Amino acid sequence: MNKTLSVALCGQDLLNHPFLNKGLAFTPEEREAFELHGLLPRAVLTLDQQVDAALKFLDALPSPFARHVHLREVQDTNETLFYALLTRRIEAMLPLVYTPTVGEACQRFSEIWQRPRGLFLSYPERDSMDDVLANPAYDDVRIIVVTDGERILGLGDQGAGGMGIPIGKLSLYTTCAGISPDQTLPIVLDTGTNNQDLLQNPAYIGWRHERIRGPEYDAFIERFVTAVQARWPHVALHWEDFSSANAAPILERYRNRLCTFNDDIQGTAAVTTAAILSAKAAHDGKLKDETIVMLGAGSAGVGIARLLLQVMLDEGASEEEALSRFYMLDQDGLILADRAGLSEGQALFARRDWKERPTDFGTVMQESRASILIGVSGVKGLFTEKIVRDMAEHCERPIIFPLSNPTSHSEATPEDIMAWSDERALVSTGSPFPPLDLHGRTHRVDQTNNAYIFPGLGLCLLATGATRVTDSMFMAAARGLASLSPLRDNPDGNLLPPVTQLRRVAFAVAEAAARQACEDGVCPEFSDDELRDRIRSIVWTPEYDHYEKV
Ligand SMILES: NC(=O)C1=CN([C@@H]2O[C@H](COP(=O)(O)OP(=O)(O)OC[C@H]3O[C@@H](n4cnc5c(N)ncnc54)[C@H](O)[C@@H]3O)[C@@H](O)[C@H]2O)C=CC1
Ligand SMILES: CC(=O)C(=O)O
Ligand SMILES: [Mg+2]
Repeated sequence: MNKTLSVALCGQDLLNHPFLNKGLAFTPEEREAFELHGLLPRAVLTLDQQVDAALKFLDALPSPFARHVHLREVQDTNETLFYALLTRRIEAMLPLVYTPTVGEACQRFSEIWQRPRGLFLSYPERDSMDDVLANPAYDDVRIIVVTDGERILGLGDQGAGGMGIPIGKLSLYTTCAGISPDQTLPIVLDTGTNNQDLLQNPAYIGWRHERIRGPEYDAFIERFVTAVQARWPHVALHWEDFSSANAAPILERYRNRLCTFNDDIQGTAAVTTAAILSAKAAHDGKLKDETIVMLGAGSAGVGIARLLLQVMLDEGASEEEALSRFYMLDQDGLILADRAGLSEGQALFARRDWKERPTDFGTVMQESRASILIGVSGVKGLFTEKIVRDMAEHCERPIIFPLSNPTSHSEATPEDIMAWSDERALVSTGSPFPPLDLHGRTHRVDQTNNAYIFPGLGLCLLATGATRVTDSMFMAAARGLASLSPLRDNPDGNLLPPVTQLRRVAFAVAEAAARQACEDGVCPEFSDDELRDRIRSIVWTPEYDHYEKV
């Protein structure tokens, strides 16, 4: 037993409360005190026994999707059991609650929605937003993940079904960083959808309307942020899976107003930078000597490029030298400075020196002689055999990261990249892939996913009470993660620690980012010991408390 908790609910109300429910683990004394006799079968199980039974049931289910649906049922009925499962079997559970399966869950969210979890704030009901947030059930909320569902992984517009993503992200905050589930709140801003399949689906759970745009959309976002700030002045607000047209502008508008960050832009940048720093450190190289092709110029592409640019500047390169190392492409080819309609981030990386040459990916790869290739296009198969073979011809250890999610949208499989590069490439993907057989040895495929960053960053924000999230906190998080790279001690090691170590990773990221937050003056000054204590004191573990009647 963990500790004793005073509980006011009893009977069915207690069993229907996912954070308090223990199912068959209520003791005989608790069954007596809380009027549970007759509502539960007679057996009393331990949490361990419940975990074993749930694992057996999950194993027997026919598909990852079926397992996802069952896990969500467990989450909605008994959160302690859900997190015990995730914590003890993280490697098996992560692909079920997160990428890739969460992608299918979002696509089929209208089929699987059963119980309320989180908030659907829809545009037509915008006048009641304050009242909805005022519900006392949300008094303890410290961290919010919000999406409008327009760019869910590489799967495009999923409308209100995008809710699967905030739910999944927040379950990682709890599993990896120990943030108590009752301090988390997933939110969908339902501003309509342009997904015709959803609009024509009679069972669609969201607002059946094309997406609102322009001033109406901006005013809705403003209303949301104002309502959030009024309700929880110290909340950490995490933006997820917005379209590139909205993601960066929203971040710029609010980053100096409250404690907020965009995970696709900043979290992705930090994990990718960590993986690349690990590769460079192992070979005593400097990033400023590399040439980087970024395939995809949206939230993730621009975010990653900006942080890598900062690494080069920190290494002593001039801005001009550093920028000359980047080639950024989108679906229309290489981004050139004279192209109309560039975002601020794209304009920074746009090439001025690419005259009268084709701008397609193949030509850019050949002429740039890139040594680092990062895929954040959301499009399957763009890293072709020719692209990889050409790269491996001029580069001893090409760094090739197909980071698009879910698995089915990866720019290439690790197996193909290794075959085409004579097993010389340093490969890392966004979604999980099976291990490789390299030189007769099994080699784990690194998952360069922002899940290595945001849980620790959230822990840092809660522990320090930081009022803002600075770019240098993400750089510190990246360096903190890189310091755990297995490649430091073993030349055949991986770039990143395995997902089984995500809790250790979250603590390291939290400490590094928290130290930087102190340095940046966005939180009070704390000693290293104080920071460690504050971080550790937050952690919630999935164990049953003993209940006594209020
Ligand atoms: N591994 C990770 O942690 C993360 C992975 N991602 C993945 O990265 C992908 C992109 O995410 P965002 O940047 O947020 O999306 P976005 O929509 O902001 O940007 C996508 C970019 O890809 C470009 N693109 C589309 N088709 C292309 C083609 N055929 N060739 C070259 N470029 C093409 C688009 O023009 C756009 O610039 C998604 O699949 C997402 O799942 C995103 C965030 C984190
Ligand atoms: C991992 C993530 O945030 C994405 O694919 O959008
Ligand atoms: Mg995302």
